[in-house]
Amino acid sequence: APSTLLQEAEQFLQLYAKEQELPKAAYQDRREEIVESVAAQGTYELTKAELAFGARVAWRNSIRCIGRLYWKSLHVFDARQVTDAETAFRLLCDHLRFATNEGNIRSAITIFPPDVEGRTPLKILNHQLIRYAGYAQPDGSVLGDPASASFTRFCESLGWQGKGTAFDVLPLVVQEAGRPPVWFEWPKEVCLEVPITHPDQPGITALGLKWYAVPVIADMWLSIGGLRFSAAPFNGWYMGAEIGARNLADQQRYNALPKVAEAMNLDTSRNATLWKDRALVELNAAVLHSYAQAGVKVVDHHSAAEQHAHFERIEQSHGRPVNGDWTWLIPPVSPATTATFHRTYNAAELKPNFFYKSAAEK
Ligand code: HEM
Ligand SMILES: N=C(Nc1cccc(CNC[C@@H]2CCCN2)c1)c1cccs1
Repeated sequence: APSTLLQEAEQFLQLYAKEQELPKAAYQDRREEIVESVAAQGTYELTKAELAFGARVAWRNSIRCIGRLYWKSLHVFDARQVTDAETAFRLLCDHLRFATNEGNIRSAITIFPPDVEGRTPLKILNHQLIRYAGYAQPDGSVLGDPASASFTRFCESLGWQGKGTAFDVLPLVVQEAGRPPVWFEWPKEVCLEVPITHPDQPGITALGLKWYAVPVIADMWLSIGGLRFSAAPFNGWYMGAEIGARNLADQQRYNALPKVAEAMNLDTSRNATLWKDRALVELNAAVLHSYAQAGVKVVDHHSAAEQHAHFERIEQSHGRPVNGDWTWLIPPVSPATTATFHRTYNAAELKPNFFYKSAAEK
């Protein structure tokens, strides 16, 4: 049965008190405070320490995430007093500057006010803060990222106009409760990008591919202690395979493999030449090479899996269950050559955590 706000609040306080070793008296006092607030106002406010702990544990509980080893080092920006679009834009520019850190990427989250009686004070409508536009063409093809085609049309309906290249960065779109959505163009200096080059295949460099440095997920909601933070964008750094094996490789994304194969003079007449596999590996090598050249932090899928194995050992040593979603923890390149492939995981969903929004909640 769904638990009440008070039940979730008490459960979270017990987790917080245990892991942060809160003295019994402090726990009792805080519990009393929460009970009175929920009784009087139907909600309560997390302390800054509870908010930060909750966001970090939400990451630790994200069973599809291979990067969880660093869950304690998440930087938490408390924007719970911010309800206007302009201030939100300014703070999100600050978040991007802090996270980018000239390539030495730092994991961070900015947490805007929680929902009140089912209403979100400030909404972010982007999937990711930085993402490329997709322009549907008359012949049915898409110039840019096909995954962004509908959001691009939405931005254009608000009056935004892109340059029309395959790598136009979309604007931030935010919406104050009860008001129309507004868009903001990101200043260039908060949008670090990486040109994709290959160390010894000039044909791949000649394709003129690129990708952005910092992935910031903006369309999931954060659950802490029964509270719902619908706007809580978070960033880490990329695992190279996300870019090289999905974003640039998927047929329904940039579909670069045939072009990479041609650049490598591969025999693409038959599957059995494994031309797609050879092109895939070289594209992923190019991504890792390019990010290293640009001094932008990225992790290869082998190292990421080893880091997750280290995370698993630490969790076990603390007597915590190691939950995971195997289908997402294995990388899309050479999965069976990485550590996560050769073990099983319990796909339990604990709270605090991050969740998808339904279509209605977007
Ligand atoms: C620090 C470096 C990080 C790396 C390398 C990393 C890596 C990944 C990768 C590769 C995925 C699968 C994404 C996909 O296949 O589309 C993922 C999923 C996820 N990560 Fe991480 N991550 C990192 C940090 C973070 C942080 C800071 C958070 C939140 C505070 C986070 C929360 C999540 C969540 C919620 C998912 C599942 C998303 C979904 O279900 O669509 N990760 N991560
Ligand atoms: N490296 C990252 N990758 C990542 C993490 C969570 C979610 C996503 C986007 N996943 C959605 C896509 C689209 C379908 C399958 N994957 C990427 C991070 C993004 C934000 C923090 S870490």
